[in-house]
Amino acid sequence: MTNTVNTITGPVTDTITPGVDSEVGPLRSVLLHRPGGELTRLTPRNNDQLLFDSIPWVGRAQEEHDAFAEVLAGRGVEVLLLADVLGEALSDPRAHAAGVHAAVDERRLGTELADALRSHLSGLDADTLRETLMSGMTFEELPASEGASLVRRMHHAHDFVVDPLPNLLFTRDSSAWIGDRVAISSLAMPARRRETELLDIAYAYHPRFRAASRAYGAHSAPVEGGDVLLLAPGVLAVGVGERTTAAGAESLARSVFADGLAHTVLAVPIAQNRATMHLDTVCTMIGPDAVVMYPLARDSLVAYPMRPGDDGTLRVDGPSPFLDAAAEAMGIDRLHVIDTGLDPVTAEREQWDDGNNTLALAPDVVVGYERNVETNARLEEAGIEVLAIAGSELGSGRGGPRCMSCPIARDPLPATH
Ligand SMILES: NC(=O)NCCC[C@H](N)C(=O)O
Repeated sequence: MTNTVNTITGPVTDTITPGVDSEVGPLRSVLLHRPGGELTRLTPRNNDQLLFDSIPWVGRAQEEHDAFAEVLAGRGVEVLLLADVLGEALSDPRAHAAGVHAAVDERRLGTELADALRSHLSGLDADTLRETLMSGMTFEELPASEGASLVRRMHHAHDFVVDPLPNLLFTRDSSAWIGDRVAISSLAMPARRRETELLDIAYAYHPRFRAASRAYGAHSAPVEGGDVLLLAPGVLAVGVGERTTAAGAESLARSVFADGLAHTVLAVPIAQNRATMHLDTVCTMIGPDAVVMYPLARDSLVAYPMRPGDDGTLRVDGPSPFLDAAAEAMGIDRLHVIDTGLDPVTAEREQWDDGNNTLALAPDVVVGYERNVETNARLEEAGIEVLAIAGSELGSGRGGPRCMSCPIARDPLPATH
C-alpha cells in the first residue's frame, strides 16, 4: 500500500497563520492522524476499554484515511499529520524528557519498573520514542536487561507497560483552535488521558506552534474538542455529557471570556451515552447559519447561555431551546436545520455511523461517510455538496470526518454571512 500522505504533507512549513473562528470558513490547514501501530494493539479483550466497538482492519483503515487526506488536499487544504508534528517536537531534548515523563505511570508500575522504563525510553531516538508514545509498549517489548520487578513478574507478557493510544485518530477531541489560540483538551476517559500530554508537547515544542497562546489549560476540568462548536465568531456551543463536564464548560467559558475570544458560550446538555459521546455526534454546521442534526435532538436540545457578568462573574441564563438560543447569540433570525426527514430507525442507524458528523471545507461543502446514504441524499437535496468517503474501518472507533480532523486555519467568513 502506498503511503500517499507523505506526499500530501511534505515538510511541516509555517506559511499559514493558525486561526479558526467558525465551523465553515474555507478550511486552509488541518491536523490529522494517520492510524498506525496503535490500532494493531486492539483485541477483543481490550477494545471496549480502549473505546473501539470492533477490531479494525488496520491496512484498510489506513487506505480509508489516506483517501480522506487526499480529498482534503485535493481541495487545497494543507494536511498536517500528528506523527510528523510530534516527531519534530520530540527532537527538542526538553520535549523528549516530557514525553518520557508522560509515559511512565509510577503509581501503576512501581518504583523499580518505573525507573527501568524511564531509563529505556530516555535512550530512544525521537522517532522511536514517538512510536512508543503512540503505539504503547508491552512488558515483553521492554528489554529484560532493563531490570526486574515484582510488577513485571506478575504481569502477562502482552500487558502494556505503556498503554497504546488508538483514539489519536480523533484529532478533533485532543485539541481545538478557538480564534488564534489553541485549547489542549483535558480528556475525560482514562484510555485517552495521555493524548493530552502528547498534544501539549507537540504544540509546546514544534517550531510552528510554540508561539501559540493557549485558550485552555491541559489539566483543567474535562473539555473535549468534539463538544466544542464555533457557531459564529464569538459564539461557542459546548456539549456537556459523557466527556465534557459542566465544570469544564464553565471553566472554558471563563477562559475564552477573559481572552476576548467569545461573548457567549452555550452549554448544551447531551445524553450521557456512547452514541452521543460528544455534541458533534448529533449536530455539525454545514453553512454559516445551518446545521445537520439528529432529528430526535432537534426539538429536545436546550442551552444554558453563559456571558461575562460584572466583576469577573459568569452570568448563566436558560435553559432555552438550543436553536433559539443559538440564533439569538449568533445575531441571526434562525439557525436552519437541514431536514434529513429520516424515519426514526434510519435516523438512529445513521447517527450511530456518524451521519451528523460532517466536516465543512467551506460553506455548503462537507465531507461525510458514504455509508450514510439517506442523510447524504437529504443534504444534497438541500444544495450541499457532500464529498463522500469510505469509513467502514475508521468508523469502528465511533467517529466521523469532523472527529478525525482538527482545523488549524480557516479563512474568516465574508461579512455578508
Ligand atoms: N468527536 C467525536 O465524537 N470523536 C469520536 C471519538 C471516538 C473515540 N473512540 C472515543 O470514544 O473517544
